[in-house]
Amino acid sequence: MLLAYYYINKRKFSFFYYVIPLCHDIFLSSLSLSLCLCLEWKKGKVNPIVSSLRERLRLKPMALNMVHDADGLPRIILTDPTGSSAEVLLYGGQVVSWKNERREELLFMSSKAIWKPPKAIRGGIPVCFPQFGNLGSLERHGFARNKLWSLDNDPSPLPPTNNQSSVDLILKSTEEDLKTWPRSFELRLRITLSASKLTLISRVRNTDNRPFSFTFALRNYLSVSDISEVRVEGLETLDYLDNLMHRERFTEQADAITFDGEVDRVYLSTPSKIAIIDHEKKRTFVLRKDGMPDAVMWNPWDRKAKALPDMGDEDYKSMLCVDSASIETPIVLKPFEEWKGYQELSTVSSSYCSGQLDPRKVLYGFH
Ligand SMILES: O=P(O)(O)OC[C@H]1O[C@H](O)[C@H](O)[C@@H](O)[C@@H]1O
Repeated sequence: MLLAYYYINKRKFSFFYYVIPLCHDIFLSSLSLSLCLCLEWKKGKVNPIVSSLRERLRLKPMALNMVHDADGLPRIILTDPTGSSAEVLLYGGQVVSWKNERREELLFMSSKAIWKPPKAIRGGIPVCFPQFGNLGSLERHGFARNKLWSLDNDPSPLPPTNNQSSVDLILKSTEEDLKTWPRSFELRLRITLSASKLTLISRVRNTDNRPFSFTFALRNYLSVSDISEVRVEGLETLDYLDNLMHRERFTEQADAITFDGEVDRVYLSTPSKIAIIDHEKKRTFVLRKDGMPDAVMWNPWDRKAKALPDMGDEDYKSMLCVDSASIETPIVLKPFEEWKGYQELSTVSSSYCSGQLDPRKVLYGFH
């Protein structure tokens, strides 16, 4: 068309003779194209074209890496470009492994863990919902850790994720749950792995027509080199309920918490950051949390470990549970309300064995 105008008008190749007619032609062509599309749409023919275009343009979600254990439990493997990884079971919605970029396991897993439903798996990060411990009529720590969760295809209002280092899970109340806990709910968990960090966003939505309340905990079984070499910072001067003393309330007197026997405490209204310093490994876990004001500390020590059928006699030496929890004040949800709890676990290397780590640096962010 450009050439035709040029030849027809030869030397009069000017704005009036060339550009205006060209624009006019483009305008007419677009108008007729839109008209055609409109007519086709009326006949119901455009939708497939548009949808196939949309299909082509849409970013395809990356397939989740899901495998099946020898016991048949579906397991999702999360990977991060740094080389760190995490493994999550649909059973219990439970993280069962978290390895750093050097492939070192950071979570404890009992040498005698029972990998068969309906037993809870002793290790990783079990979800305690809708009841923590024996604070109610349900089985200890509630039923969420003994149920088969599903992949959550609609995590809104959280934006969808499109990578292999994140997964969204959901547990909805079943007829069976309603018999023991007659409240309709949706429990969601987003697990995200990034360089030396594991983030868990928990959400509970009330899908019932009346309010309900619940207690909640993410039980973090941390792997430590030797429990007697571990020190926890960030809980000093706080009040705690001692489960070994009929939930009596005490105030923490120690500068930092160290371990030489069984411990089972609920620290109340804790700061959002807690440091778990492993002297021997020269590694510090940093637990950051929001929406879960309490923190549970649990180690069964030798006598109770021996009594637990799913725990090796010596296992207590290499573990410490420090949980993000909401226990003292149960969470109350009105119909359609949603509660959200955030937890981030990360590790930093420390040189405490040489007496040089200032835990306050870890706690107050100078790292
Ligand atoms: O054996 P589990 O059901 O996993 O519970 C392990 C422990 O968790 C809590 O901290 C309870 O206070 C303890 O009484 C219980 O022994």
